[in-house]
Formats: sequence, structure tokens, C-alpha cells
Amino acid sequence: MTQSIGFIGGGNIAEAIIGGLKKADAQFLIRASNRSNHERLQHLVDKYSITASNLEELVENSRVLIIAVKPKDVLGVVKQLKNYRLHDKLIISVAAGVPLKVFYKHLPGIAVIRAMPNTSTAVLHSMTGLARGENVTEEQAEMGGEIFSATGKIMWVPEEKINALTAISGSGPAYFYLFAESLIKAGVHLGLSEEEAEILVLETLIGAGKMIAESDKSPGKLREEVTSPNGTTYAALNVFTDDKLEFTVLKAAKACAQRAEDLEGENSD
Ligand SMILES: NC(=O)C1=CN([C@@H]2O[C@H](COP(=O)(O)OP(=O)(O)OC[C@H]3O[C@@H](n4cnc5c(N)ncnc54)[C@H](OP(=O)(O)O)[C@@H]3O)[C@@H](O)[C@H]2O)C=CC1
Ligand SMILES: O=C(O)[C@@H]1CCC=N1
Repeated sequence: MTQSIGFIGGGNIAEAIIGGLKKADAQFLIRASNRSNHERLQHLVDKYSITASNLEELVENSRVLIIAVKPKDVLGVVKQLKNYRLHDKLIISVAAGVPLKVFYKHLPGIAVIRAMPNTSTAVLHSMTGLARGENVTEEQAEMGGEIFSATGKIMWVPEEKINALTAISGSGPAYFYLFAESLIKAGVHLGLSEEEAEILVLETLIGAGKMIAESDKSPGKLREEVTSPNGTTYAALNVFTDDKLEFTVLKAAKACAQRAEDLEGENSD
């Protein structure tokens, strides 16, 4: 069945989800609205053959409404949505740091799922966390699951875990991109051209990702297989250990989860 989805907000994550849904096997009828950036909306229309709509038309014609605006803008959108009949709609909020209780307060009785996808929805490899709101029916939960299963894998979690999940998979792609950027710089420092370093790093990252996906070995086992005793990898990994990479990663993940919690404090009215 063709599912009608309306995106409120047409920025980075909306584009990643729309791009993925357009590549997926299932049929989706997609509308999008944003605040004021007409060029941006036109880009989405031209690239993905979706329909640009105002909020009224979008709500009327979409069974699922995906709120994809910055956390600070969610309340404004929710207050606008109060003007519409939403009883047969499923709202999915992808905003970090906006708790379900905000929706319960302003849109009582309405079905809301909190989702935390990542930008790899664009290539159908997102890892999306989903927290089910109290008014969501079985059918609506399935519908929400199907949308994000079309663009990768999903994990249902209780809302209390969504900030931890954000710190791992929601923000996670950026950690790997940063590591790739650092390794490219290191390659240049060692005498490779930027182009050479980029090809070497990106292919290595893609290869390591495929090994993790396709072999039945853990990351730890795969690491051991690269590391000869007292060899070259061993020399490099010792530096990561001495410089406490594990501790740095933990500190970063904690900072991310804490920022999500702080946002919840700022966006709870
Ligand atoms: N980027 C990511 O990797 C992820 C982001 N998220 C969450 O998704 C949300 C959006 O992030 P992102 O896409 O990066 O942000 P962007 O800044 O790229 O996009 C925000 C969009 O919201 C629109 N907007 C703002 N106010 C309104 C409004 N009142 N009505 C309609 N549209 C509005 C903006 O329109 P205009 O340009 O016209 O102002 C813009 O299109 C955030 O809450 C974030 O936490 C979740 C997972 C991953
Ligand atoms: O950085 C952010 O706040 C958003 C949420 C998860 C990924 N990006």
C-alpha cells in the first residue's frame, strides 16, 4: 500500500530520509514543507520528485507526519498542529532532546513516535531507534517501523534509552567521518597526496564496514587479525591505547547523551 508521508522541515535529516525512501522498494507519497527557504524545498522537489506543500495541505494529505525541525522549533510546529484534526494521524518526531511528554501536553490523545535515525538513511543503512508513545496503536507502530525499516535497521527502545542511543547511532556517523578526516590528514603528513590519502582512507573504511557486516567475527577479532605481534599495526594501536582512545570515546558519547538530556530540559514545556 502506498503510504502518504508529510515532512515538516526539509533540512539534512529530512533529505536523508526522503532520499532513502525514494530508493526503497516500498511506495511512499511524499510531501514536504519548511519555514522560509524556498530554494531548499525546490531542491527536494527537483531531486526526489516530491510535492512541496503548505502545512494545511500537508496535514490533510498525509497519514504520517514526520517532524524534522531543530529541537528549539518543535514546540512552534506542535502549536501550529493544534489547529488541525490529527486523530487518524501518526506523528513521528526525529528531533533530539524533545520528550514525548511535550506532545502529550500539547496534542493530548494523538499518536506520537520518537525516532532517532541517522543520515545513512540516504543509503538504506540507517540504524534508527524508535520509542513508542502511549497513544500509538499496533497498526501505527507497525507503520512507523516499516518506514524506517525501508531505510535500514530499526531498534525499539523505551524512551529513557533514546539519549544513549543518540550518542551511539544518531550522532555516530559523524565520529567515523571525523576519524576518516584525521586519517586523511595523517596520510598527507606522511607524504601522500590529498587525493591518494582520501582514496586509501575511504576504501579502507568501506572495506572495514563490509568486513564487520559480512564476516561473523567481532570487531575485536577482526582487529586482532590485522595486528601482527610487534608489527606495524601493533605500533599504531599502542599509541591509541597510551593516549586513552577508549576513554576519549566514552567521554564524547557521554557529552552527546548529556547534551540530549540538557536539550530535554530546554524543550520540555
Ligand atoms: N542531521 C542529523 O544527522 C540528524 C538530525 N536529527 C534531528 O532532526 C532535526 C532536524 O535536523 P537537521 O535536518 O539536521 O536540521 P536542518 O537545520 O538541516 O533542517 C531544519 C529544517 O526545519 C525547517 N523548519 C524550521 N522551523 C520550521 C517550521 N516552523 N515549520 C516547518 N519547517 C521548519 C527548516 O526550514 P528553513 O530552512 O526554511 O528554515 C529546515 O528545513 C533536529 O531536531 C535533529 O535533532 C535526528 C537525527 C539525525
Ligand atoms: O547533532 C544533533 O543534534 C543531531 C541529533 C543526532 C544527530 N544530529
